[in-house]
Amino acid sequence: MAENAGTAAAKPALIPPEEALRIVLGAARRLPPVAVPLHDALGKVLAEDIRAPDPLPPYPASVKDGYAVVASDGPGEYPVITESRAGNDGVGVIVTPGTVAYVTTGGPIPDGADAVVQVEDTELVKGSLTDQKRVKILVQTSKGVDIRPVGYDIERDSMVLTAGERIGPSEVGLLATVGVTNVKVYPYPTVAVLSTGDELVDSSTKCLNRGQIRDSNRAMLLAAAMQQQCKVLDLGIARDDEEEIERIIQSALSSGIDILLTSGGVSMGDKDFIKPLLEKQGKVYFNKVCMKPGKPLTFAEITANTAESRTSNRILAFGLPGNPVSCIVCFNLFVVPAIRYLAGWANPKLLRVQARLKQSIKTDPVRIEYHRGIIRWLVNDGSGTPGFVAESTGHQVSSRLLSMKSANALLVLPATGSVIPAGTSVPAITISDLSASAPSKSPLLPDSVSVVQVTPSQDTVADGHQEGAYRVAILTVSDTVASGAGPDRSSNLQWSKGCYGR
Ligand SMILES: Nc1nc2c(c(=O)[nH]1)N[C@H]1C(S)=C(S)[C@@H](COP(=O)(O)OP(=O)(O)OC[C@H]3O[C@@H](n4cnc5c(N)ncnc54)[C@H](O)[C@@H]3O)O[C@H]1N2
Ligand code: MOO
Repeated sequence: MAENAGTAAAKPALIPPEEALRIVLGAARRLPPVAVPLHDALGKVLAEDIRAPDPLPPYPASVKDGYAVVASDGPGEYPVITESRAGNDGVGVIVTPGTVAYVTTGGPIPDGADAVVQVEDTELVKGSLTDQKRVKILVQTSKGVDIRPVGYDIERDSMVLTAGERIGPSEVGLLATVGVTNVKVYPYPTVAVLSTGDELVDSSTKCLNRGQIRDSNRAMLLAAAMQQQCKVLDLGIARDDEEEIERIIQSALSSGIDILLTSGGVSMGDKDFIKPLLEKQGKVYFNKVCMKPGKPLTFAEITANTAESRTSNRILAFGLPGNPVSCIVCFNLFVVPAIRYLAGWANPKLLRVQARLKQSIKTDPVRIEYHRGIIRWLVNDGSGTPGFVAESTGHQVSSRLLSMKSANALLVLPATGSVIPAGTSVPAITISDLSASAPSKSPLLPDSVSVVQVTPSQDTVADGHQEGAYRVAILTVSDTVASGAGPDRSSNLQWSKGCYGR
């Protein structure tokens, strides 16, 4: 069939994939920052600098359970004049030479004391339990030992986090420590997903009629976008009908989305309407990429007015190929970096490593191939040194979604048309958590090589995640917090399953 007029004719054909990624990232703009409660900040990029309003510890604190002493007193027997565990304990009591105070780890050091002797280096004097306790200090200590002075961990007004840093669990802890309960972050984009094709039926369809297949791309893309922390909008399946597709796309564009993903209808068929429709709505940057799979990938930028706020929204639109593998490979290589860029990531590109091929692979003579593989870190990658070894996922036709199963990397194979011998080191673009890769069914290399595999307990955890939610109970054990004398800086967060969405 003739290609739709006004698309390929006006654009350079088959641009290199690196050029395509450069164009996508060049068109992307950071989303405006929003303030979110701390429990929604995980995984997002900070859009403001955070300083500590007070020092930590805010008072000189004991490093050990033991006795606060005057160091120059030295070993000997002393009366225990107070006990300082938390909060206001020991306030107003002064440890004068010849006296000591009992302290617990993190407890405030009473005035006058200048060192702590750990309980292991002391002996409680028998019979002293009922009236005033007495203790034998068995070692000589010196000034400052086992005391964290004010601001030892965090100085007042120091910068604890800077704009652009990504918030993980430790950063959440730091924010809680400095009392930030609402934080400015870049939100993740809202992604709309539309499947197109007369042959498609919903995945719930039990019996397929002739010419029908179940729609896999929509479920896959929605899951992939959610995995990237995006909010998603399911646009369903559109028939191969120009007006129907246009109507659905129009209404999606005005609903405040940031990214539009369509699958199918971008190649050379007489009912491949996506390219001309995107052309009509906005600016098409490219409509063919010299890559395998994913050749007909189309990328456009659309400015749309949102129905509610009547403000205009810049939308990145990706016409993904219908073949399921081409679809998800393009999502990984182009949509994931775009999502990350919009969400404020400083480096939105996927991690690249080098990996040695386990088997020889024949390359395509024209297009760079993104060969689906499983990479594993071995103590000997075949060259006598540690490194990644890459195993192919098998037959690579772009309709065979099984070639994506368990794949954690896309092996970048040059377009030479020749055979790359086993053992050759090639670039591998990582597309999932490497620690989650399944153990190899066959040994990758001879017996002398040990394979890093997940333990059974890690397997259980991975399975549990797929099943759904874990319920995690968090209990803070602290007299200070319980008595209301200090804030709970660690565990008053309520995390919910998934943490999807903004
Ligand atoms: N004459 C040419 N034909 C094709 C070319 C070409 O250059 N010249 N390119 C081929 C390449 S490469 C690809 S990739 C595909 C892409 O085609 P489309 O994006 O137009 O996709 P469709 O034709 O609609 O479907 C292709 C294939 O994928 C199946 N499909 C589509 N949507 C889904 C879905 N949601 N879930 C599951 N499977 C889906 C569909 O049934 C087809 O089998 O074009 C080649 N052709
Ligand atoms: O470019 Mo297509 O994605 O090879 O099947």
